[in-house]
Amino acid sequence: MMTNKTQQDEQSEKSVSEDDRDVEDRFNEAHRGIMGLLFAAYQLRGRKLRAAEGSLPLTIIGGFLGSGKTTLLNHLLRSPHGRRLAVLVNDFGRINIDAALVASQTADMIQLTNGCACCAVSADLTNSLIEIAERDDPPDAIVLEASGIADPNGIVQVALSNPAIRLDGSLVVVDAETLQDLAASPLTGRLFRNQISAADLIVLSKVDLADDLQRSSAHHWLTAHYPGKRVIEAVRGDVQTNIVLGIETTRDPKAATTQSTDHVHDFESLSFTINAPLNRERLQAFFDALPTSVLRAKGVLNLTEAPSHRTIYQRVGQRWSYTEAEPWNDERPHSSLVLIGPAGALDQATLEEKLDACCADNNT
Ligand SMILES: Nc1nc2c(ncn2[C@@H]2O[C@H](COP(=O)(O)OP(=O)(O)OP(=O)(O)O)[C@@H](O)[C@H]2O)c(=O)[nH]1
Repeated sequence: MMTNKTQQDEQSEKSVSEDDRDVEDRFNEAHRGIMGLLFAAYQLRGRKLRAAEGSLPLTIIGGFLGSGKTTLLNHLLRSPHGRRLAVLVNDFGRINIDAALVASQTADMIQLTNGCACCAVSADLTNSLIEIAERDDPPDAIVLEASGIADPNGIVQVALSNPAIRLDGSLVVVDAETLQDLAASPLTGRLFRNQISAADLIVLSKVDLADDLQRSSAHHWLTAHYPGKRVIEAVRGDVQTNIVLGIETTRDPKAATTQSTDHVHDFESLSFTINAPLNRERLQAFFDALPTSVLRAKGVLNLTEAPSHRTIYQRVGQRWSYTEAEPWNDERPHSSLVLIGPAGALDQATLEEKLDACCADNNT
């Protein structure tokens, strides 16, 4: 005899499978944690770290995609703070530093006139940190901008396997405009909340864009979910340097490592390079037609309407902007665009075809 499933049956099936997933998640986390530490220990073998034990304070800047991490980092680099920082970023191309501050630049390092240096940390954070600790003249502090889909607990775990490093603290940048949507979405909610709980300090960004209601409900939500956590507001990353570099965490960072979860597989990032100049009107129609599930888009564009310089395109949620940037000078103009959305939601070939149709010389 066929029976209909009751709501209760469905709920209990669901909670069983969620429990299974939690167990699996925890197993994977533990496995990744152990493998990460073994790998770090292997890399450290025989290396001579010049920096003394615990002498390199590390500050982590975390926060969801597009929340304003790079903006805050740029503000920090431009502010006089008298410290020589080693800055580690995922997305080297977008570190947009005043030309006047740049002393020299190579493919993977920007040396600044104030003694700071920015390096790209791609796959191997352990090795980047070892290289810093091995320098003859180690920096005063390290600042790391996490990827927007990273869980900072995992980063802390890797960083602290290097004996020269101590965690000064981690801050999370939270976009006041998108907070409620990100917290409520089944795709982003868990990661978003993990990022906040991993942080010592919450920087509520873009308060200039949020209306009064969004702003007060953002504070209300943060206080209700993270009582006791310090929250400061920021406009374009204008947080005082002594706050960013003086978090002085009182939490036991090792205690947090068990909560780290890998969300990389929940999201997909597609990259495009287009050599022919793009027509701005057609491109805007392309952007308008993108699925609303696209969480982040950013690009350095070569537009027919502005052939001499780069145009930066930024999209976070439904808000977008074009900004004029540096001239192309000797570099051959081209466009690069990155779109980030839920895994499986975007199709590279279809989008490539649509982007080709945005080229000014394409009349199809
Ligand atoms: N109006 C306003 N815009 C901001 C503020 N902070 C950041 N933005 C803008 O938000 C967009 C994303 O900022 P980013 O600093 O690139 O964000 P991100 O967190 O580094 O982004 P990902 O690296 O892609 O995760 C850019 O267009 C910034 O100019 C702010 O306080 N006010």
